[in-house]
Amino acid sequence: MSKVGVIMGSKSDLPVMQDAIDILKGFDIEVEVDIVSAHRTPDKLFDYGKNAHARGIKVIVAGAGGAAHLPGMVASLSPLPVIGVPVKSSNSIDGWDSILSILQMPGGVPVATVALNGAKNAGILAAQILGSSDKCILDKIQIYKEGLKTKVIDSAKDL
Ligand SMILES: Nc1c(C(=O)O)ncn1[C@@H]1O[C@H](COP(=O)(O)O)[C@@H](O)[C@H]1O
Repeated sequence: MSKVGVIMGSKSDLPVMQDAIDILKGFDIEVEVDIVSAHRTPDKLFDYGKNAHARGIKVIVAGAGGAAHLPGMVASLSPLPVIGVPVKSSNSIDGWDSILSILQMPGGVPVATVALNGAKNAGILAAQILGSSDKCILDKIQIYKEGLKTKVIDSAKDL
């Protein structure tokens, strides 16, 4: 079964990253969650980046705040697509430090960066990547999108 790896630089990122975990589980996608820090656990980062694909992980969602090197470093080590979530951590410069660290990757090492604290969209994007080769997941995404549409149409009924 296809898995998504959700990693974050610190447990303090979990309240934000939980949105990615929840939406993926809502699509019945297996999620492997871990704390990996380029700064604090560099050996673990190297091991994770080099071996995640061999464990059946197909997409990595990586969230970090501040000087957020985790998503870019894991993208440098792994052949898998990496989706970066800039996290607005408590001592951040309004989140811009994290956004720019993740967004401004050099050519050849992409990180698909979502909005600040945009873990839910990161989870949906990871599901869509899996869905491009898995009809069962694709069907669930179509149902999810139909639900979004219905909500907007219904919300306009009692204006
Ligand atoms: N940006 C990174 C990395 C990294 O990129 O390797 N490791 C931890 N951190 C970030 O530091 C912030 C504060 O962490 P603590 O709350 O543990 O002090 C978190 O948002 C984390 O993602």
